[in-house]
Amino acid sequence: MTKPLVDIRDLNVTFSGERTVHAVNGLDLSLAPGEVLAILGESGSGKSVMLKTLLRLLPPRRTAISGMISVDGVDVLSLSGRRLADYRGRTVSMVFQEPMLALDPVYSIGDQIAEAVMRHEGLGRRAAMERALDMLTRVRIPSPERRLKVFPHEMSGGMRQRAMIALALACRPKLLLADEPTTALDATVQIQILLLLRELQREFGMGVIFVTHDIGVAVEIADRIAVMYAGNVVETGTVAEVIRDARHPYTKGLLAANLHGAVKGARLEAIRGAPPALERPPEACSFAPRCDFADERCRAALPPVIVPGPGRRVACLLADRLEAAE
Ligand SMILES: Nc1ncnc2c1ncn2[C@@H]1O[C@H](COP(=O)(O)OP(=O)(O)OP(=O)(O)O)[C@@H](O)[C@H]1O
Repeated sequence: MTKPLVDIRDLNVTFSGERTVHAVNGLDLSLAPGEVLAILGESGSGKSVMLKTLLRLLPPRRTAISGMISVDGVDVLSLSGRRLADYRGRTVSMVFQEPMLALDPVYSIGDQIAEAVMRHEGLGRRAAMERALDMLTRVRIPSPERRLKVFPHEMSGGMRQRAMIALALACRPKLLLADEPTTALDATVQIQILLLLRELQREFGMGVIFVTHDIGVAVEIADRIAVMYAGNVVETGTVAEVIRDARHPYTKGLLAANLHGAVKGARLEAIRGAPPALERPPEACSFAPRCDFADERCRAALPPVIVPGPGRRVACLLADRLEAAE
C-alpha cells in the first residue's frame, strides 16, 4: 500500500472562551498522494476547523489540539518557526471562497507570485517572474504578460479566483486545501474553475482536500468523499460508493434531501432536528437524536467504525443491519 500523503489520527480540536466548543472529535482521515477528497457536511460540522488545523492557522490561545497529523511524513502539530513557514509555503497551500483572503491588495499579481517563489524556492527575481508568467498562463488568465502588473482589485471575481489558484500552486505544493472556493461564483464560472483545478491537480499530481456543501461539486471534482458530522467523519468511500450505496443514516438523509445527490447545484438541506451544540465531547453517537433508526445502544456509547470494503468506513452501529434491511 502506498504511504498516505495525509494521515490524521484521533484529532481533537477544542475552543475555550465564553463557551467551550468541541469542534473536532476523534477524527481519523487519510489521503493518498494525488487523490482528491471532498469533505461534505452541514454548517458547523467542523470542516473549516479541520482545514485550518491542517495548515496550523488556529491561534494557540484558547485552542487545544490533540492527536496526530502527518503530511508527506511531516509531523504537522510539532512544527514551529522556519519549518512551519516552509511547510505552509512548499508542502501545503490553500484556496478560499474569498480570494482577497489570500491576495495582498497592495502588490501586483506578478510580484506576489514571484515573491512567494523567491522566498520558498530561493529563485532569483527573473526566474521567479518567469514562473509567475507560467502560472498565469496555466490558469488561463488572458494576456498574462500584461496581467502580471495588475493589482487584485483591477480583476473580475473569476479572474481573481484564477490568480489565487496561480499563487497557491506556484510553489508546487503536494497538498492543496480548498474551502468552498467556487461557492460565490456564478454557475458557468464555477464549472470552469472546477475543471481548471482538476486539470492542474492531475498535471501536478497534487493531493486535494476540497470542502463543499454542494454534492454536485463533490461528484464533479473528487475521487473520494468524506462526510462530516459534529466534528467527526461518519462515512468515507469513493464517490460512487457514497452516492450509490450510502451506509450511514446521516449520509442517506443528506442524499435523500438532495434529489438523490448527484444533481449539480444541489445543496445540503436540513434533515429534521439540529446538530448538537458541541459543548461536551460526544459520549454516544452524535447523530442518534436525529436518526430514525437509533436504539438505546446508539445513545449509550460511541459508534464502532465498520469497514464494509477496502477504503470504506462507516461510524454506525447499525450500518450493516440497515443495509441488509433494504
Ligand atoms: N475560533 C473559534 N472559536 C470558537 N468556536 C469556533 C471557532 N471556529 C469555529 N468554531 C466553532 O466550531 C464549530 C465548527 O465550525 P466550522 O467553521 O469548522 O464548521 P463548518 O463545517 O466549516 O461550517 P460552514 O460550512 O458553515 O463553514 C462551530 O460550532 C463553530 O462555531
